[in-house]
Amino acid sequence: MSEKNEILIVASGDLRLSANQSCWAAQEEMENLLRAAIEKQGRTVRRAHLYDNAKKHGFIDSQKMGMEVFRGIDKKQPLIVAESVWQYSHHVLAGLFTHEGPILTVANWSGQWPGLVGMLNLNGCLTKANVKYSTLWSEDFKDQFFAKGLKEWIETGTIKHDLSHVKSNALSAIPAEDNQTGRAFAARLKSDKAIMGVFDEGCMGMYNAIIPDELLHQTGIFKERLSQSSLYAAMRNVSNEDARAVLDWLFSKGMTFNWGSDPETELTEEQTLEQCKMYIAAVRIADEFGCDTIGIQYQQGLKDLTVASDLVEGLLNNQDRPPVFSADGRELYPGQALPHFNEVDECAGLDALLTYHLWKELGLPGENTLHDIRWGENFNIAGKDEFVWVFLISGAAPPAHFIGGYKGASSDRQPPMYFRLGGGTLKGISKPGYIVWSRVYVQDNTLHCDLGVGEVVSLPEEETRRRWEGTTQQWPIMHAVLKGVSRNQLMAKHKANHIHVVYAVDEASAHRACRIKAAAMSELGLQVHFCGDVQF
Ligand SMILES: C[C@H](O)[C@@H](O)[C@@H](O)C(=O)CO
Repeated sequence: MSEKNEILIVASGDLRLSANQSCWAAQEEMENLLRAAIEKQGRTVRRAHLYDNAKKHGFIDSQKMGMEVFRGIDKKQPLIVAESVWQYSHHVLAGLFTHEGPILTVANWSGQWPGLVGMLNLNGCLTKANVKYSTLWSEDFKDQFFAKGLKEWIETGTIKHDLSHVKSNALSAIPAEDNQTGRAFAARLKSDKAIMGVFDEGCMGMYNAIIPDELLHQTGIFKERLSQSSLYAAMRNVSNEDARAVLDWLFSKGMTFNWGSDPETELTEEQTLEQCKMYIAAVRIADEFGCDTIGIQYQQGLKDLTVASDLVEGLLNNQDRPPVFSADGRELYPGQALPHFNEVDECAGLDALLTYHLWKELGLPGENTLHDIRWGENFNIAGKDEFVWVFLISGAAPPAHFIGGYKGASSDRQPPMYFRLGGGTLKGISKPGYIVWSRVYVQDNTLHCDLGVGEVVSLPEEETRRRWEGTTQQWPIMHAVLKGVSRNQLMAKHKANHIHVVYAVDEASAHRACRIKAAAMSELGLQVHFCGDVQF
């Protein structure tokens, strides 16, 4: 029987034992702070599942375990999902789906592990699943913002955040010419139709990243369901010479590969060459099926067979990339990027495809990518305190985004706790400039898109290093300032772990392109929400 005063805590984790073990200490520390904060407000706390001595961690590490845990829970009790690590949302989604008491998702404001990323993914999943929840985050669980939010949740079962930065009905205010440009482009896309190649749908429990076919079809995009087994088979048909030619091309562009000799912990030349084979195989399959965009899941399945897909993904997203030829000698997608959506995040795939072609039509650089919303802190820029986000993705961004392009790009071994078989990243520091940011998501069984304007800033070398050391230094980084959107506003509104970014050429072109992109998204049938300062 549950006590009247009691709040339950559950913690969803990774599927990979190594990740759960490495991250457990941070989770324990966070839960202790959270527990103290709750007790301070006169409530008691009980973990709904215990530390497992054999596994050496206390996370829910599968859907099966999650269902088991929730079978033992009083459905009406208030429940907190506490996250300080990257987690697979489907571990707890089933239980939360039928939970009747108030639900709160909480993450610690730390970059050490992707806990904020994990919580944002869960929020996106709960939103898509139409499960009511509230959400909070804190650096030390003693701050005013957190204490106030927690009190509100305990007393009322819900939290109202400040969303005054969101303008959901502003499309009618944009200039007629921008509206016309965006709509004409999207009408063509919709009528011509496009193919989204999905190499094994559903990555790491990211239910939010799957667009139901019925919704996607209305945009003119149709899925081609591809298998990572075919990708692996096709890799075996790529010759060593062809793989070597890709690597030579990258060397000729000045890219660095941080190779060592121990494949268990270091990147090796063999791993990179295998990635070059994957790059060629992916382009050949995309061509065979006529794909306009592709996504490779990698996690589940491919991770047990071969090296990471990240180098491949970053190259595909870059217009200037190593040429790939078909068996009969045709160059495939010559002079073009083949937009790739990391972790088969189909919401990002839709965005990537639309943005790449729209930007080209507008005469702007089309390379775009998603990043994780990993963390962030204030930094003084030209005498002004700005909140600078750490946008970081687990392996690849297009070299066109980096300071120095390919010369500024390097490949580091993926961390062994996530990527046992290694493979390198495509890493660099994103160049300063204006960007349009966005996120497509599913809410109320409808496609939505949040979008706004941002600026990538240049930080001193030691600050970049500090931010990398405080997160994952093998991964590409972007120092982003979002215009007119505070840290808490983004966290409260965002419905995904990922955020999409594309450069404009200056501030005015970023605002114009943002308006046109909104009109295009609207023409495809998405509900558009301008966030922050977008000039009309
Ligand atoms: C390696 C990790 O699992 C990452 O894939 C994770 O942090 C993400 O990037 C989630 O978007």
